[in-house]
Amino acid sequence: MTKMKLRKPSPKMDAAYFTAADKDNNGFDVKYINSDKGRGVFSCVHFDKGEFLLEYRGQLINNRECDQGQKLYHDSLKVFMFEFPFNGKLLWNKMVPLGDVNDGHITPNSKIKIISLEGKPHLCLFASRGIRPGEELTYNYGDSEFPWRSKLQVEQEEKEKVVYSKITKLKPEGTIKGKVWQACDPLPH
Ligand SMILES: C[S@@+](CC[C@H](N)C(=O)[O-])C[C@H]1O[C@@H](n2cnc3c(N)ncnc32)[C@H](O)[C@@H]1O
Repeated sequence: MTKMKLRKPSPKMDAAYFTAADKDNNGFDVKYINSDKGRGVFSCVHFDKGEFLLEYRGQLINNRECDQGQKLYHDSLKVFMFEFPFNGKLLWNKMVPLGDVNDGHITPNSKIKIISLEGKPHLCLFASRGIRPGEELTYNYGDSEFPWRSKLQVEQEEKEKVVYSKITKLKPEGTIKGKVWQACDPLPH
């Protein structure tokens, strides 16, 4: 008897299934990280590049409702409103579940795409590269100057300074394995 091979649904089909069913994909965990970052969403399984991860489900609101929300909500709730263009209009999604995905502007592992189903927009997150179990999901929030980004930049520059001073202290210019080594060369293994 010949065995029928079941084809894996495409990422778009997966997105359509979960959005229509109004439920979350399996394989995620929301965890507290630290007092700076708050919570984050972590993957418990492996995801391939391109796979559907989750939908930013929520309530679609217009500009006026968003303005009202900006006046009424506490700052900690405003960050859960996501602005996006759809059919020539600017809409906002007031996110409810899994709205905890943090910004990763340097090395994000996922990307938001707007999927239109029966004329309604759905904000869906897809893997932009392979994601390992235990990895935190991140996507690029956009070009704004978010306060945590400048802090991260300073930390990165500090780390680079330490590595450079370690290299220059460890190996002064000289000959290593017959090669004349300059302070700016990478260290031989
Ligand atoms: C939509 S919420 C994400 C979930 C949030 N971490 C929480 O615990 O509710 C966006 C907020 O998370 C924090 N955040 C997001 N990405 C961050 C990052 N890379 N570093 C530090 N804080 C971040 C900022 O406070 C931001 O306003």
